[in-house]
Amino acid sequence: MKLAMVGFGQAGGKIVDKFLEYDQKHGSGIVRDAIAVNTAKADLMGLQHIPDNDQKRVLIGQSRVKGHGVGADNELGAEVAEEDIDEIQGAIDSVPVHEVDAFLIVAGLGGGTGSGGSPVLAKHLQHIYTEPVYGLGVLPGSDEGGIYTLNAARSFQTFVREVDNLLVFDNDAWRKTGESVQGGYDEINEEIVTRFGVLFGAGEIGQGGEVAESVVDSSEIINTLEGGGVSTIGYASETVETSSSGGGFLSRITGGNDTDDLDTTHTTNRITSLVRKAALGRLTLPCEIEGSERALLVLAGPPQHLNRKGIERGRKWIEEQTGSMEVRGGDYPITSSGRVASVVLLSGVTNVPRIKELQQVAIEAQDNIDDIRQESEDNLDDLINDDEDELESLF
Ligand SMILES: Nc1nc2c(ncn2[C@@H]2O[C@H](COP(=O)(O)OP(=O)(O)OP(=O)(O)O)[C@@H](O)[C@H]2O)c(=O)[nH]1
Repeated sequence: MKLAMVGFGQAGGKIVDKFLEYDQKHGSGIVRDAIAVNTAKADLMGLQHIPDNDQKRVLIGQSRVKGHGVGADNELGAEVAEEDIDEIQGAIDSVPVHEVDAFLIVAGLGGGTGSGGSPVLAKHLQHIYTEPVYGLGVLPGSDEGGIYTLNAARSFQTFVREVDNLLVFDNDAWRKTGESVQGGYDEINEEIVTRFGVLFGAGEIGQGGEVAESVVDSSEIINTLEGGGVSTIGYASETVETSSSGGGFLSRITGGNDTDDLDTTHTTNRITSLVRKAALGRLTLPCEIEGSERALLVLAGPPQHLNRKGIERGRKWIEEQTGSMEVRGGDYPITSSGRVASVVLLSGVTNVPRIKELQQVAIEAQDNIDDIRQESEDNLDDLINDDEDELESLF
């Protein structure tokens, strides 16, 4: 599946940069074009793979914030995006939109620029283009503080409304203790691009790729995401023997040539176990999978390690677990890979305790901010005015 990616804000830019790196490394061809938009000049300068020119790195809000970012004020982020939407559109004009299957806007929802700007851009793109517009929204860690949570809760609500589907990644679920923030983000970003890379890469097979038993087409990804709402992704992988000479691992250790059946059983069992691990393990947004509206299962890896039976069983198992009758499945053969990976996209999830918790903390933060603002206005009033109001201000 070919995407036009827009990284909005620092996190968005870094993740899109990482997608380009992934694409170059794996030759997956999913990033047809990439643009970074930011209010902070330094963040744009720190990117490595997005071409360094005004068409691909767009600095907005210069008259308002002079290239220094919006300082986690997402209302300002939204205003600036609206004011400078023509500059962003100028960059989008350089994208060969007729060659892309969809737009993907990537942003951290806890800050100001990406959090406020992404929903504005999504609305704009929906208005102009017929291609689907997806969001990849990153939720902040719960230790980042009230203002980030409040930003994320407000942006999440708006972003979901403006995109065709919001794919969510929760930093909180992926936080590792004892790591520097930067080192932690590098690893997390790696996790993000691996999951989304396998998913979107699946729909890109065909140009010089392997002939799959039941290949996943980009239309299957689009149909799974169609209908809107929120999505999450599960992933699990296992190293496999890559030798393609005759039988597989089992036939070698048993020394026989007539163990094809055993091999098939082994391959099938591995696939079903990987599907369970992916769906029941850590999701990009942890949630209850029961009640998911639609799902897509992708099995990636060397073709001799993929089989229709395993995928069919995995697909049926997801149907049982989610209660959905709209579960698609297919394979993504990658001859050179030393791993078999299972990606489960769950679309239209609604039982997400993390979002309810985020909203609760956000409401508390909002009330607290209002109280403190009111209190400090009263206190300042007390400080600058004399008790009897005998003094008069100058003008
Ligand atoms: N996964 C991931 N999350 C990040 C990364 N950098 C920041 N974040 C998250 O994204 C949120 C928003 O941060 P930024 O992207 O820096 O904010 P911004 O959109 O540039 O907005 P301002 O800096 O306020 O102008 C943070 O609260 C973090 O939760 C990153 O490299 N990877």
